[in-house]
Amino acid sequence: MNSWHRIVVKVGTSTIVNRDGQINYPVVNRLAQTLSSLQKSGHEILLVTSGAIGVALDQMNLEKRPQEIPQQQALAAIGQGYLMSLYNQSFAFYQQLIGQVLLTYDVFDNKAMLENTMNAIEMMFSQHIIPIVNENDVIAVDELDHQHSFGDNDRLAAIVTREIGADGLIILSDVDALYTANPNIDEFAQAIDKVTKITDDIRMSATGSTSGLGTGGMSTKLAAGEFVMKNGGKMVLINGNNPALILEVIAGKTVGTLFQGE
Ligand SMILES: Nc1ncnc2c1ncn2[C@@H]1O[C@H](COP(=O)(O)OP(=O)(O)O)[C@@H](O)[C@H]1O
Ligand SMILES: N[C@@H](CCC(=O)OP(=O)(O)O)C(=O)O
Repeated sequence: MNSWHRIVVKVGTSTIVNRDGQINYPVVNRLAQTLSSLQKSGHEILLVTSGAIGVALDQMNLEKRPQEIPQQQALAAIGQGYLMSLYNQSFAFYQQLIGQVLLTYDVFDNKAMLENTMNAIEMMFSQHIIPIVNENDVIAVDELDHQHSFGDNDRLAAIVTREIGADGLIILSDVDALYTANPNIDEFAQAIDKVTKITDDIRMSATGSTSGLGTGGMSTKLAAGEFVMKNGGKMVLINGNNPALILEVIAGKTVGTLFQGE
């Protein structure tokens, strides 16, 4: 089934913030335009966004992410508000309402919290509002210490995709596709159109982030793809620099890398 009615879109720090560390305002605006037009044409859209810390680094004129967890948490607190103000401004231009949902992983292990969260998200869908999800970094240390490969927004987006019964997940990053090797390091790396199974070869091709701002690199995206496929869904990885590519994905065109079981 190639329907894309209920869609989770995940955008990485590497898309929200340029390589030189500055907030990429045009891309946030183009993303808001694309998602608003999809919502208006009857799709149900949920956006998982990274970038709270990346945005705060720019606000605070810091060149790189500090190592200390409390400093990262403070940055997340500063940046999350600003990130939402960017989205509010951009979506408002397209007359699209949004709602902020901050999650921690324990929500998925707690029946009552999960039910409350899902009720709120379903209510937003029924009111044509786009929920915007990020991990609640201020209280979720597991993500920020990078010790747990599952504690990242790629994985969070994959879990949300399953929990809300979405048709698929679209991941926006700073690469055009999954490559046979990190394309920023290996000039001979080839883009891969379709993955039906995460093999050892594919796993070995994926390394961490070299952008300096993103956290998980390709490894966490593969883990997300594997999770989505195991749950019978599909995931597409595309370049976030051109959010209009989302429309091509939904139209069934071959763009980026499709992760879908056979
Ligand atoms: N096989 C691969 N194909 C594509 N990108 C790869 C691969 N292996 C590692 N990468 C790295 O993953 C990065 C994207 O991950 P990341 O920086 O965490 O982005 P995001 O902020 O979008 O989550 C790319 O910029 C690239 O450096
Ligand atoms: N929650 C963090 C993002 C963590 C994360 O997974 O980042 P990325 O690898 O850019 O998707 C933030 O908002 O800064």
